[in-house]
Amino acid sequence: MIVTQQLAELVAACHWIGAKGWCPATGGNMSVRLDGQTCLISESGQDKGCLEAEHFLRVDILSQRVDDHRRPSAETALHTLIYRRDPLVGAILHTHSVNATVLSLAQAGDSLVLNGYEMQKSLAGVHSHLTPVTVAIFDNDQDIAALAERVAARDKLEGLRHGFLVRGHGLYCWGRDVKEARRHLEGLEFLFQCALQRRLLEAK
Ligand SMILES: CSCCC(=O)C(=O)COP(=O)(O)O
Ligand SMILES: [Zn+2]
Repeated sequence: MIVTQQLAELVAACHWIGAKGWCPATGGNMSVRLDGQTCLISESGQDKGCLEAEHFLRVDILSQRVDDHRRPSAETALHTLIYRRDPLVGAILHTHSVNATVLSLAQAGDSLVLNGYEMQKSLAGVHSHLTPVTVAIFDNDQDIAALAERVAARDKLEGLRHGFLVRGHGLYCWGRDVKEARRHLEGLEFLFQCALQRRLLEAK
């Protein structure tokens, strides 16, 4: 029953993301954990703003095996990595917003630091606008397995929290359930917009 409810919430989140314009064309992918071994991941190539429950495929978290003639997301390896590294992650949202795409290109180096914003408190475990939030940035790669290896290596060193950016590509974020993943997505998107607007003002 809980799984059915989580899937219904994920479908609703996909429609909300679509309405926000954060998954244009066929961009983005979304998933929800079923148990310790399996998750449901969106079918590759679909318009993610129009997904329904039947567009999610059951994937083995360890082997990435799928019992279906359809293809799960081309970025499945990133979802399964995130589920493997933290058993408390219950849902993952990957989006292609303009702000995440532009900011990840404009920001030099491998991190974006957000500080001084009350909305940092939309992220689990952050209780003050003075607690800096560091969002890791990874260079994009068409080899998703290679990208997943870089993400795993950095996670081992620093511990990734809430989400990360892929340069010129988009945002991955997660939560213990769909509701929390959605809150993290909305909070991070708000913070990205603030960071970008500030840069534009300061450039004048
Ligand atoms: C124009 S979308 C390019 C692929 C991508 O980055 C993405 O998020 C969607 O891929 P999927 O296989 O999950 O549809
Ligand atoms: Zn993508």
